[in-house]
Amino acid sequence: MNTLKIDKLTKTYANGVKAMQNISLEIGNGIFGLLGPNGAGKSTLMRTIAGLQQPDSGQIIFNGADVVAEPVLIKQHLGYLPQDFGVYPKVSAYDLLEHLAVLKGITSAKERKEQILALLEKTNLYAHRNKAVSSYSGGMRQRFGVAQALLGNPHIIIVDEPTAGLDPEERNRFNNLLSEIGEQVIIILSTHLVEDVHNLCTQMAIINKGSLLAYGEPDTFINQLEGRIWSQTIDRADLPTFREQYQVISVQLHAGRQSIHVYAENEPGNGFALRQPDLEDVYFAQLYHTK
Ligand SMILES: Nc1ncnc2c1ncn2[C@@H]1O[C@H](COP(=O)(O)OP(=O)(O)OP(=O)(O)O)[C@@H](O)[C@H]1O
Repeated sequence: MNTLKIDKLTKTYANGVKAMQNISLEIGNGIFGLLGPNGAGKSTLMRTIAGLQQPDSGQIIFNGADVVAEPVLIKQHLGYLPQDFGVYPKVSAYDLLEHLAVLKGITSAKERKEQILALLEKTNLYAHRNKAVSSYSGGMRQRFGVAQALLGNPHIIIVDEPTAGLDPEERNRFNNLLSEIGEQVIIILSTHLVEDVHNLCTQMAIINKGSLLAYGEPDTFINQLEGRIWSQTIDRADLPTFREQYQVISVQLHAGRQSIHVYAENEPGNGFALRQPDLEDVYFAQLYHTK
């Protein structure tokens, strides 16, 4: 079992933005979901874990080793799939993996070949191994991203919004791949997609404005909202009035009309019906429900 212990991390950028404020988490094997709106601080946290930037204060202990003091101790065991993988050169997937494997320090040519072929198989790219990565579809590029992240058999894998821009079938395929890998290692998945977190993650955290709002099991959060989420469909013009009277946590379009979800510990009356909470309600309640 791998363990990652994050203790009281803080980071304020030179422009005054507080991107991490006292973040503490404990993460074990499995897929850990990191949810938060744009600018919440997800990428800052992940880059810090990956040893690509230093926090102002706080500790990161990976399998007992202090990786803020010595980032190399996590880099050896880390696979990273950044939000934007950057340039896709006109070289074949096989050759690019070979190049990256050398950079990762896999010195034996035989071992490189075995790993690369196994990873191409695993990510379903074997048949396309001799095609240029630049000619790949979005889904294939993301799976290539996973293949390169898995080089060197990492114990911790960080993936930053991996399914952005993928169609539903590609996203499904990608998620299945992550879920298969997640049994043996720590995967930290940053995403805007609440549904992906519900489908994939055993543990999750919600962060906003650099602060940790909640952290635990998705189903536990959902159970805590049982009996407290109410909904109804309203006319658009009435929304401001509802916002004044209730703790509106989300507004969604439903068949062209607006469906609102409100948080209330007692039955609000006025046409509201109790609804079975889902993880999206958890997310919005954490972000917008004033406790
Ligand atoms: N190098 C930097 N210098 C100054 N401010 C920064 C820097 N990097 C990020 N920020 C700011 O810090 C905050 C957190 O950014 P971060 O990229 O960590 O958020 P995020 O949750 O990953 O957002 P997104 O989902 O948009 O990638 C934002 O307000 C961002 O503008």
